[in-house]
Amino acid sequence: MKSSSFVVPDELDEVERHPKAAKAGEPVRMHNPTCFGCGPDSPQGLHLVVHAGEGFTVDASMEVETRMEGGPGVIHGGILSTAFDEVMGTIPLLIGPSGVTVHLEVDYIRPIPVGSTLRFHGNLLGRQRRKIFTEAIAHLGDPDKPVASAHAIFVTIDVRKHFAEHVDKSARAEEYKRRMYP
Ligand SMILES: CCCCCCCC/C=C\CCCCCCCC(=O)SCCNC(=O)CCNC(=O)[C@H](O)C(C)(C)COP(=O)(O)OP(=O)(O)OC[C@H]1O[C@@H](n2cnc3c(N)ncnc32)[C@H](O)[C@@H]1OP(=O)(O)O
Repeated sequence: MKSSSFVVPDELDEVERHPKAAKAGEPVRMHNPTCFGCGPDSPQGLHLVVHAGEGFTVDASMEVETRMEGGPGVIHGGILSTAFDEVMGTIPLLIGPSGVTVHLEVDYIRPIPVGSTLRFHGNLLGRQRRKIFTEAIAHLGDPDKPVASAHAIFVTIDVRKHFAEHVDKSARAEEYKRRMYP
């Protein structure tokens, strides 16, 4: 899809699907039950379930609820970008390492009405060192007529180091401190 500024480098590393990654049709493992994007225990969250597809792809769908309204009768652009972040954020898990978003861009193509079912399809564009380049589209039933598209870069992290300073503020601080920093 057309993007205003996103460039994938020519020199990319080889990638392989991780042997323990979700298989096609399976949900990608949840990373945090209180995550705003996918956590079932996030009270206001999007509760997205992302499924692995063939190759390095993922799929998800989301009911566009009244609480997500931005302009009258249509989804808020920030909610859509959150959903894209979550969907594309699962792609690094297909090749192994956890990654955090360093860059996210969204092209809004058509207004997306409240009450619709939005479908997402995400795809790996490549990996270069710690950077993982991804893209996704959102559509209302016909993947050939996307209503939005997105591109993102995730950078792989050492999960324990990355969250060490912040884990105290988690809704599940005690559990994470026990599991991650025994
Ligand atoms: C037991 C359970 C535990 C659970 C834990 C789960 C973990 C998650 C797992 C699964 C997720 C599933 C779905 C989630 C979806 C949502 C994800 C989000 O919303 S994440 C929140 C927002 N993002 C941040 O808060 C990052 C903030 N940024 C940083 O912390 C740093 O920038 C960091 C650590 C990512 C990188 O910093 P450096 O110091 O380690 O490394 P440097 O050298 O700066 O960057 C590495 C490479 O990346 C490039 N880079 C960095 N920023 C870039 C940018 N904005 N654009 C392009 N390239 C960039 C650099 O040029 C460098 O590239 P070269 O290898 O040298 O080529």
